[in-house]
Amino acid sequence: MYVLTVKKRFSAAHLLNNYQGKCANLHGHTWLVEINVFGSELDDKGMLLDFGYLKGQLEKLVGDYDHRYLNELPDFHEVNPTAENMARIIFDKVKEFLPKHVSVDCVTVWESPDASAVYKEDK
Ligand SMILES: Nc1nc2c(c(=O)[nH]1)N=C([C@H](O)[C@H](O)COP(=O)(O)OP(=O)(O)OP(=O)(O)O)CN2
Ligand SMILES: [Zn+2]
Repeated sequence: MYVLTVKKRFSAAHLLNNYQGKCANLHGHTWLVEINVFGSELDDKGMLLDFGYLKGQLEKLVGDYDHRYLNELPDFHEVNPTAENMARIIFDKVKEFLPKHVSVDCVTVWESPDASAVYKEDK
């Protein structure tokens, strides 16, 4: 089994609804998104999947969030833009761009160097 990890940072603003505290006010973070994928078959180049492909796809995903006000984006119309919700939404999008021999293990979203949320599917 091989596990690949790629990461991408972006900046965006948000506020939390139904929240008592400072995060109910508009504020920003430099977010970090990490995706972990796995599989057992290597291609004739010795790769599970080219890092360039993975990074390119992740850049497209976070590009939709970069320098935006997250609450006004369709992904967060129904749910708060928390690290947990973002990790799950990105997990579902990653599944769509992976080839059949590669699976997504988890997505981690860091709101700051000290706080992150991981989304994994229940086994
Ligand atoms: N489980 C979660 N808790 C919180 C989330 C979240 O996404 N999931 N988000 C927030 C806010 O976005 C807030 O901006 C971050 O809160 P917090 O880390 O408490 O605040 P700071 O970044 O300012 O860090 P300090 O340690 O207070 O300096 C809140 N909770
Ligand atoms: Zn915040």
